[in-house]
Amino acid sequence: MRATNTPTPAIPAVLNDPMTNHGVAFNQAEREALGLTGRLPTAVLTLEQQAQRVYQQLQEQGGDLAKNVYLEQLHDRNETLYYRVLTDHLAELLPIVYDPTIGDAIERYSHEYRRPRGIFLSIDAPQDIAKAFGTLRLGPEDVDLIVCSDAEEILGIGDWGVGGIQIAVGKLAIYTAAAGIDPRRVIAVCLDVGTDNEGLLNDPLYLGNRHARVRGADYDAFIRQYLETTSTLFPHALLHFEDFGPGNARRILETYGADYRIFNDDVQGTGAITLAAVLSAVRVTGIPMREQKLLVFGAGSAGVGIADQIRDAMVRDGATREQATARVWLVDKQGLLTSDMTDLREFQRPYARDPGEVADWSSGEVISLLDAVRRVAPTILLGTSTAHGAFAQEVVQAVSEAVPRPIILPLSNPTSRIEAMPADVLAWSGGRALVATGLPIPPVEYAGVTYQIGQANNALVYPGLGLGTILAGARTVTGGMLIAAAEAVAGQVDLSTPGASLLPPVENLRASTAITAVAVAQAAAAEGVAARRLADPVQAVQDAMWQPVYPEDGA
Ligand SMILES: NC(=O)C1=CN([C@@H]2O[C@H](COP(=O)(O)OP(=O)(O)OC[C@H]3O[C@@H](n4cnc5c(N)ncnc54)[C@H](O)[C@@H]3O)[C@@H](O)[C@H]2O)C=CC1
Ligand SMILES: CC(=O)C(=O)O
Ligand SMILES: [Mg+2]
Repeated sequence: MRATNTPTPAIPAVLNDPMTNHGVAFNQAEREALGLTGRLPTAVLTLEQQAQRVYQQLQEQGGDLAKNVYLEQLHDRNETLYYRVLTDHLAELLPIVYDPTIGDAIERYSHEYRRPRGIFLSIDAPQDIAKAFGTLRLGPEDVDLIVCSDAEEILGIGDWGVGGIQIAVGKLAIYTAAAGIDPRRVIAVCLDVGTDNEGLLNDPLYLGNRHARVRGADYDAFIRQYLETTSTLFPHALLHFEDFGPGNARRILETYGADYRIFNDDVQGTGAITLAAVLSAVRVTGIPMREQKLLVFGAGSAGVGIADQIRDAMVRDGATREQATARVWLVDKQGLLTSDMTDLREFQRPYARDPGEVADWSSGEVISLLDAVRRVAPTILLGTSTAHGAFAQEVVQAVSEAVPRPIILPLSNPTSRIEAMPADVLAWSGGRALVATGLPIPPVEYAGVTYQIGQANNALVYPGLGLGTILAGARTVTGGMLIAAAEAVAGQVDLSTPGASLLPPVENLRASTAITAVAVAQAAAAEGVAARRLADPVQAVQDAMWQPVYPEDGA
């Protein structure tokens, strides 16, 4: 029964809206105007003082997941304060709000759940897509960016169903902290198509659709409807796709990439940041790009996305497309991929080897990573397999025996999936390997040299790519824009000291992102896809960056 006449000390609406809430930073006049008289402790603090308190409270949390949950609660309470703290401590907090802690938050989503953030679209109610976006009351000019995930392949931890909303939330937080994308103009979306994760299906607290993943025609129709609806409602929005499974990520991009402003981060963003690391490393090795030999271990969305961009870079350096393609080898669960295999994915086919060419390569049942390394002698060994420890000592030693300065990139996330730790790679290669990882890793000391480990995580490139695309009003994200982003990142690296990082430090992410955004906007104009030509792109990027400050009028 509903109680009547109960005095409900309801929280005033302005304190409940994270975009308008300034908490105890509301001054007396604002408190008066907003009907908050007597509803806040008497003192008025500055944003800096609030940020200091938050940072103190954060240090008191017991562990990284607790810090993530604490920060998400702040995110839901006061968005300006959240971004202030995140921006001020970006290098320290990136691993908390994003990779790798975000993986734990996603696994724990239904249990740690406090309140919803984003839009949840169910494959069982495709007719509600427009209605769900309608609840936001945003017009066609109001949205710059939508990040969606169907959560089939979250980082390297697999299918996490509805918890995948948090990867969209985390990616957006970095867009704002690094590129100043206005948090009022973005939407996180969960495409809840079910899950094949039986642990979730049998968890009474699971918050998503309690059935297996829907595939085939119904899935495809749902994606098509999502694209049609979002691009009709928000015609200027960049549609970012994150952590789809290998059967869908690439297929969606290829089917719709020419007609919609789609960006697949795992394919294109990862390709661009890894190309940036390789461009830096090539400056150290002295072996021209066109002569590199790339061995990919884990030929999924990320691995082949990277292979494509490195192949294209070889072509730009003078190789024919055929020559460049022949300098790439893919190893997956079946061993080295050969063209006679019946279970190849379409996007793997261009790189599958002729079985005659490799007939005597196998030392066992399949051509293993080690077999392939011994025969190919790759100059670049890339790990995007989710197979922890796969770059074992004998693999790293075999690469290092054949090549003076091998480029070794164990990129799988989170930490529990990484193919090798940089300290081991450096020790096993006698300090000769040029290493970057997908995760933040502290510097490694080896034989008197301090090695800074570059973070080849797409977070170092997608914020700038997104900002440049949005500012230019680019119709699509082109190959030229991806190359421009990679070159802009690589161009910021100083390799003059031994052990220097292959990528810019995360501490400089905001400045680095601005440089990338300028290059991308210019590339969009040069490629003929920009709706806007920016007279002064450097200033335009600075002007576009949202800052975490309270408006002076208190609005
Ligand atoms: N550093 C970065 O920015 C990024 C890193 N990644 C990481 O790359 C990894 C793969 O991600 P996606 O490509 O999106 O996944 P995916 O599922 O598309 O690809 C993974 C591939 O690895 C293969 N694989 C799995 N176990 C293997 C094993 N034991 N031996 C050989 N191959 C094996 C799978 O068959 C599949 O082809 C994940 O750990 C992810 O976190 C992904 C995107 C960005
Ligand atoms: C970084 C990222 O996008 C991934 O690991 O999937
Ligand atoms: Mg991803």
